[in-house]
Amino acid sequence: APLLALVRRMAASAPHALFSFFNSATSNATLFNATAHDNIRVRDVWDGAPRGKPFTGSHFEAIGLFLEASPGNFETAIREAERETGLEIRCLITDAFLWFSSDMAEKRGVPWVPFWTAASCSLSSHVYTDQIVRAIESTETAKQEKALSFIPGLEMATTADLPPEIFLGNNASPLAITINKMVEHLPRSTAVVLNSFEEIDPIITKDLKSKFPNFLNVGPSILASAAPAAAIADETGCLSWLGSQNRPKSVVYISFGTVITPPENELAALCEGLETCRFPFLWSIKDHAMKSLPNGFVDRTNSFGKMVAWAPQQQILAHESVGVFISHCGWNSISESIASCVPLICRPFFGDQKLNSRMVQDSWGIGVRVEGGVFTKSGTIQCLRELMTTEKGAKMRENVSLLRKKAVAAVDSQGSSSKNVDKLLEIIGAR
Ligand SMILES: O=c1ccn([C@@H]2O[C@H](COP(=O)(O)OP(=O)(O)O[C@H]3O[C@H](CO)[C@@H](O)[C@H](O)[C@H]3O)[C@@H](O)[C@H]2O)c(=O)[nH]1
Repeated sequence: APLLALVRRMAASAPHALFSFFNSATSNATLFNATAHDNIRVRDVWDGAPRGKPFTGSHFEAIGLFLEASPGNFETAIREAERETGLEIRCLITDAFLWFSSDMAEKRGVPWVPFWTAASCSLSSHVYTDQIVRAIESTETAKQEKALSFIPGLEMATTADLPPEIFLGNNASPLAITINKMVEHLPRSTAVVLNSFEEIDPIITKDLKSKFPNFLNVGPSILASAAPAAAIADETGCLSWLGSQNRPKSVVYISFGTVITPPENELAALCEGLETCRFPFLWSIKDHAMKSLPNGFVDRTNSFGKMVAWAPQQQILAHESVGVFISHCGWNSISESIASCVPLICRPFFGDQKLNSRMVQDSWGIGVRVEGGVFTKSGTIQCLRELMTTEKGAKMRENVSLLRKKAVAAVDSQGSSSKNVDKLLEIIGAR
């Protein structure tokens, strides 16, 4: 979605250029129900799953199959697009994880522009992988936590905040291999583009600008959309439920993104915390997780809680009734929380999420991590009360409002992110 948001902005600014959006058919089907531009063509790429029967595996299995099918699936789709239009591809802007597209671009003699869908802090941690590995090797035991004091802007973080995928062991997962290949290929890019804004991490930005000739923050896409937000039907009744709440900033919104479900013991602890505090809550919870909730929880919390399998998150966060977001700290969720001035309670799981939560708490001051890193009844209660009822919570709310102001300024016509989009258009020859 953030990559498509960028393509939409570029397509609107460069109406004479043709943008082809290559993506799996399933993902395209969810993205392209809204307004398209005349100069964006939607192209389906095989996702690697066995054809002819519905795929029932996990997200990680899906990633593995997709990577096995790549780059052949992209090559086929690109050739097809070139044949149909009679035009040659002039630039490849790809998710940074698709490191093999740097070879595809090189073969065609066109620029490769990797797009990092997460924050600059996690990209920086990947760029510094070698130094991190050396720092860990210099500690007495590999398990010892080491401060990342040698990475500009990440001084408050430690190796415990990093995903294990950074370190390539003998049994490296497809995700670990992908990340490491990406790091290896990034220096061959013409520009590195991020769905973030310079002002959120000025020190990291300055450092990465010194490493990449064109390091371009162009987000946050949620505040920079070229198309007006489409009205939504509120099929699940979330917005009307929020509307029926009497007090502003009184509701706890809970979501762990598209991939994660917390383990059963943590779901139970979260439920106990919610039941004890009795703040109204709205929970986007996957169907299979509902089965793991404590007996009777739904009935006991009916009068102040609402649970749905999928929620219109952006509109929910933007609703005046929402006071706090319990999140896994995916970058899109954090951006959306900042865009709506909602402070966060963080329970990160994998990938960039721990480092993001470190920044939320210790750099940006817009939320807290749950005590000990996992949900317990007492830890959940403590965080909820702190954010909803104390001065400290009010300060986090103030901080997130200030950060939002900077984000809004960045996507303003003269802001840093807008200027970076112009620069990107020049680089790819669309201006
Ligand atoms: O009920 C729901 C649940 C989620 N969302 C949306 O789904 C997206 C979730 O994105 P994100 O918060 O980034 O979480 P993940 O889906 O888990 O994202 C993956 O990709 C991100 C980078 O793009 C990383 O930062 C994360 O760690 C990684 O898990 C957001 O736009 C939400 O608004 C909804 O609209 N409704």
